[in-house]
Amino acid sequence: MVSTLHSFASAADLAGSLADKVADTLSAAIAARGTASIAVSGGSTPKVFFQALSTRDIAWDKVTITLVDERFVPADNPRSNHLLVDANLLQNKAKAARFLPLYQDAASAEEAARLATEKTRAISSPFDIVILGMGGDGHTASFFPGGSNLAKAIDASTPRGIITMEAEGAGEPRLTFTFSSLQDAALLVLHIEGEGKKDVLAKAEGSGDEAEMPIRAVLRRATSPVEIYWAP
Ligand SMILES: O=C(O)[C@H](O)[C@@H](O)[C@H](O)[C@H](O)COP(=O)(O)O
Repeated sequence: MVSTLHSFASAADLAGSLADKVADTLSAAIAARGTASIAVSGGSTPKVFFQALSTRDIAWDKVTITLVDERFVPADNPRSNHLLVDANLLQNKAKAARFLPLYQDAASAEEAARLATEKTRAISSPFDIVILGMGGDGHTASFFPGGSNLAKAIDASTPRGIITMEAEGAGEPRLTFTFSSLQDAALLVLHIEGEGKKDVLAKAEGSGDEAEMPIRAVLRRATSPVEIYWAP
């Protein structure tokens, strides 16, 4: 699929521009359907963008926010992506949005994935917006190289929903939406920052297996164009 690189002079400039694009896209979805949905990534990159988006004046009470992936930890754990979203996005005007967590208080990650799939089914598909990040190893969402369920996660025929992932670089067991759940978002964004991530992207855009750099599944096979937002 086609990807477009949007480069910015600073992280702050990127955050403002992406927040405007996301707010406009959410508002258009609300105008068309009465509701809107967005799945965001965790990690360290999105914090400034979340803070900018939280101030945008849109009908947040019509918006459902969820996560692209989550560590199998409760929301009071410092590693939780829910905690990151709660502290930086579900603030200011965006406090009015509905948030659907992936973490479930279940006996196993597998049971949590089953429950999360059930609970997020209420979100109409495709997502209006998906914001992906990328790790230095070329993972996105929790599609990690060598991941326990990687082949299933990036197989386009795997049903929409949430599956578990365990991998050396992942820390705790992960809960992740599948590629099929994310790849046809109306607005599909890859948000990366730093020269190092730009080098990783260049390698991912080259030849090589998707299993080696799973972001390649998105860059090569996503139905939606990939809007890459980058700042130094
Ligand atoms: O749970 C997570 O960590 C994210 O969903 C993950 O896919 C993230 O986007 C990348 O690991 C990049 O993380 P950084 O932004 O911290 O580099």
